[in-house]
Amino acid sequence: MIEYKLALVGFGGVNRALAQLIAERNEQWKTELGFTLKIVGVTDLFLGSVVGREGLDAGVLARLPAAKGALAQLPGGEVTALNEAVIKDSGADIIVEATFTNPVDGEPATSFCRWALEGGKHVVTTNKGPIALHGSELKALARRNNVAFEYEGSVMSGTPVIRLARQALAGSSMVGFEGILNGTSNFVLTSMEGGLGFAEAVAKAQELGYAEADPTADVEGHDVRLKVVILANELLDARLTVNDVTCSGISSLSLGDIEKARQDGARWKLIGAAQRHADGSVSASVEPRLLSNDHPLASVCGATNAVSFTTGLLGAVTVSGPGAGRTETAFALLSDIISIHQTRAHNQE
Ligand SMILES: NC(=O)c1ccc[n+]([C@@H]2O[C@H](COP(=O)([O-])OP(=O)(O)OC[C@H]3O[C@@H](n4cnc5c(N)ncnc54)[C@H](O)[C@@H]3O)[C@@H](O)[C@H]2O)c1
Ligand SMILES: N[C@@H](CCO)C(=O)O
Repeated sequence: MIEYKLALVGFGGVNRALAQLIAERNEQWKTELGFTLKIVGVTDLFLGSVVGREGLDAGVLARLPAAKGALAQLPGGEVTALNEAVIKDSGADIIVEATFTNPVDGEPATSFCRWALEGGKHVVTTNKGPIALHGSELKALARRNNVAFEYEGSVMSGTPVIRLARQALAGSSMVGFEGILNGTSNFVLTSMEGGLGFAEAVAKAQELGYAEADPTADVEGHDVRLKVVILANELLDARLTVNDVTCSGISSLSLGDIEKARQDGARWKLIGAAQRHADGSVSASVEPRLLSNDHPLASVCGATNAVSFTTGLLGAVTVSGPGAGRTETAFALLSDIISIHQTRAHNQE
């Protein structure tokens, strides 16, 4: 039986949910997926770090109190986050990177990915910074070291979008996309339609694990801008940087604006979009748009996201599903590990 050894870098909502899934489902995965997962290291800025080469108890990790230095309670644990040692020396095959998204320079997560890839370890990540800001460098580094760099959860959480579009829509002559790509802001807009104030709705999204560490990134559109860059570069063969994407968020929308839209048979949605033009150039934007109720994206509510791809051969192809959430995003990490496993099996045929 194949067993992959994981080191978890960042142990917040998403990686803790992954530990919980491993605790509950490892036996089932043995028959269903043909592999099991063993956690050999965890490191987190707030919780400290621990290495257990023989395997750490995933259930114990999932139940760990959210207290400063809590990983030091475990045998071999430390109060400090020994990130470099855990990434390089815990004996992991796969580094599971889920630290804060830094929308400015992608650090320190980009360095964590570099250390792992240079050391011949696969990387799976839900962090948008390294891909949007340093994607081509990291992909090249992965290729040179013959390892995988997978990031399905960076766009629309556990809903399959990147791999689905890259594989199943290859050859469809994709020329653009538009979508609701941020769970927090869509949750806030839906909550405001129900009469909740902006600040209360943001606080609820934080409580539910949807929001970024700094929710300004969600409501001002910066998170969607990173996702637009990731999708455009991946699927439209664009070479966009964040500065190429015009960006405005939803913070200026009042309860009055939302009520007025309702009376007019419309809804405000934060839309991320990109379009390839006849001369080959790609333009992209993030902005609140007033959609009439019969628009396909108008009925997408709460933390649900949706993206509609414009293709030459099929017309519009729309994918909808969870856009945020701890377990939903942990599932994306599992899907990346399954992809690594399938590539390994394919290479051995
Ligand atoms: N929660 C979601 O719905 C969701 C969905 C898709 C993508 N993401 C992305 O996944 C990542 C993790 O999300 P989350 O909800 O678990 O966030 P979180 O804030 O709950 O957890 C992040 C953890 O990373 C740790 N951390 C931060 N900087 C670190 C560093 N330098 N070294 C070690 N640890 C560090 C923090 O202490 C924290 O415990 C983020 O990049 C987020 O943008 C989250
Ligand atoms: N904060 C992000 C997480 C998913 O990337 C959102 O709300 O969509």
